[in-house]
Amino acid sequence: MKEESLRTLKGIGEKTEKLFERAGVGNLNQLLHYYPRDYDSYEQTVPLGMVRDNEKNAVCGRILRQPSVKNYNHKSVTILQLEDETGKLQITWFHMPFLKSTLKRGGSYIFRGRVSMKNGRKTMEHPEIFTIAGYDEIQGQLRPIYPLTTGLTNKMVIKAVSQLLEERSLEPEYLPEEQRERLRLCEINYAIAEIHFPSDRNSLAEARRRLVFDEFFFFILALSRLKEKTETVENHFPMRAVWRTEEVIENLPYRLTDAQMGVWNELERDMTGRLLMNRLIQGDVGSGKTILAFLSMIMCCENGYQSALMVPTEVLAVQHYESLCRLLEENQITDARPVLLKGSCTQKEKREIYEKIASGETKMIVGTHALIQEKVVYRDLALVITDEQHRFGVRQRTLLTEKGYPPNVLVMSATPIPRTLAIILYGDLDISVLNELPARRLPIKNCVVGTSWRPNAYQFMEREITAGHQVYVICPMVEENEELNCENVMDYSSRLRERMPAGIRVEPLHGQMKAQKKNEIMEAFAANEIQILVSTTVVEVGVNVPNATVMLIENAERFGLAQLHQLRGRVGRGEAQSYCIFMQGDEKEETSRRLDILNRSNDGFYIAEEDLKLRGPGDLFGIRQSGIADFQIADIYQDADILKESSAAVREILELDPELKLPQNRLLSEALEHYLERQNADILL
Ligand SMILES: Nc1ncnc2c1ncn2[C@@H]1O[C@H](COP(=O)(O)OP(=O)(O)OP(=O)(O)O)[C@@H](O)[C@H]1O
Repeated sequence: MKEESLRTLKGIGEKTEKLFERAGVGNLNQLLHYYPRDYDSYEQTVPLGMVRDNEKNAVCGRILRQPSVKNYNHKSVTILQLEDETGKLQITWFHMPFLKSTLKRGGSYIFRGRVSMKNGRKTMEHPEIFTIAGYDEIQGQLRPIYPLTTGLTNKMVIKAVSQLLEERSLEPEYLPEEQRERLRLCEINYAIAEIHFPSDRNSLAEARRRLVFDEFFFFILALSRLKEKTETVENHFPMRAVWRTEEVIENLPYRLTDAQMGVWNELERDMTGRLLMNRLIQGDVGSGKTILAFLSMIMCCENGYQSALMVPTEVLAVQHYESLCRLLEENQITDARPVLLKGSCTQKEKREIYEKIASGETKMIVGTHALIQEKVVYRDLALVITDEQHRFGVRQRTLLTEKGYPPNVLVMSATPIPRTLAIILYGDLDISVLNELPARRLPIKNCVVGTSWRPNAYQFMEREITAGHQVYVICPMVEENEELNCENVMDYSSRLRERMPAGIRVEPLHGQMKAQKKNEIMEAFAANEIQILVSTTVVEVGVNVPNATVMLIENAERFGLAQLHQLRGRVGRGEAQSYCIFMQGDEKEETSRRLDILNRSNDGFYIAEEDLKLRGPGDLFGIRQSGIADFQIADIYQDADILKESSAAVREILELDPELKLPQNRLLSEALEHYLERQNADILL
């Protein structure tokens, strides 16, 4: 079943298949592991007089009058008045005029949706509709809510998954029975079925525990094998420490922090050593990791070797390439001839770059995943630098070095995790920590505010722009989505453009734009031709525009704290005072408490710890906090205990059967293969 197409399911044609593909679901196996991001419980109905504002309510009532349909701003709105003995409620839908004839006057129905005050009147917007009997059937159930992309609805996913679970035989149980029982883990097929459609909260918790265990288990299993393969590999690129790097450090407009100096010494020692370097630099946002990457590249170049810096997005590739070129120019290093290789280069450009790489003319290559395509043949590639989510596995290393020796590897991470966990998760890497921020930085000033404060925020933004600075605004969505009540980049940027004086240029940025367009916008922002960038979280990783001093995050409740911390790290990168405004779109006490953690501290480690304390182990489906590896359901902070259990279980199995050749581990070995395939085959092995 693993690779079977979604089209083998009833009701999925070419169009729907494409929608699923955009959400990363390309075959049945991926669908099976497309877990809900949350659950909805169909609660008891409440009397109309008792509906709660800003929350989802299920209400049962009689329709007073035939619904009316009106047109506002090209939107058709269907309006309905509902009543029961305790009160009345207005209900509205957009773009659903047909409801006028479906919902009959005098009929009783159940409506379920969010209630808020609109023009002084309690209004339920865009609710689901049920007959009384229909609601009876599902009341009390936990219904999955899947992560969606534009066009893909929750109903579509539910339909596809339930068909799949009903009709196909699933996975064989691969964990040895004895181990499973000892660890009190439920059976795998039960876990998969229950994670999609839980019978109740207990079985959901049980299912989740098993799947979290498995995610960690396979990750660590793959890692352990990788470790064996790379731990003692000889370094075929003998290097000397060079004076050029000392000069570059001297010429920097700032002094390296002691932490940066310490890590730089470690890197020098590694690269001049007998064994291959495999090192992780862990440093909070803005701690200055990039310069260490550049220094390492310069050291390789001076020793006559190539180095490659691989980053997750084109925007970042362009940014790094430009600052690398600047650094080389300032220091008159002319023999490096760096190139920028990105997916959006034309064929001709790519060919020229490939030639420069293959001939050894260029010594420094910056790019996205295009760097590891088979067509790229390197010449003495001695160092590869990447981020934690795109760590190199053996297969990737082989791809990189088809005609050479394996390179030194340097991994950069801004995820703050305690050392005990880091040792498990980065088992194959030596770890360096940058635990100090550059000295002249002023701590970012934060505030958590409600949406009524928005006009003040805009005034403040204007003031900062007048003083020559720039602003990021972050929205959770790209376009309007009527099911989700939150801000989107497209509408927001048009509104803001109207609101701001003519001299202030406002532009949107999001992941669905063409790479070329994204680069243009980022470049214009970096050059202060754009003053306000309204963006999704695409700016989250690594973007560096030190002149930006304000970040306004809309619907801050929709992001994990670690993610918010990463986002906030885009400001406070220069010497000017910076500010971060967390705009809370709901009025929940719990959200305020979470956001207050960010308000109090700018320290990634502290934030991760406090967040965990606040959420506690009972919170099964909080927003996932870390982007480490590709954990779909597991959260390294919250599930730290399971992580340790998985690690111990792997150790136990491998001690007895390091190659997974014993009959009791046959299914496990196969499952490991599938895991690697699912992870795109190249994350680790
Ligand atoms: N020692 C230092 N003193 C002053 N400024 C520094 C120092 N080191 C780096 N910087 C500057 O700080 C800014 C942030 O550095 P850098 O981009 O390397 O951060 P980072 O660690 O990669 O952070 P992130 O994970 O957020 O991308 C850059 O503008 C850089 O030039």
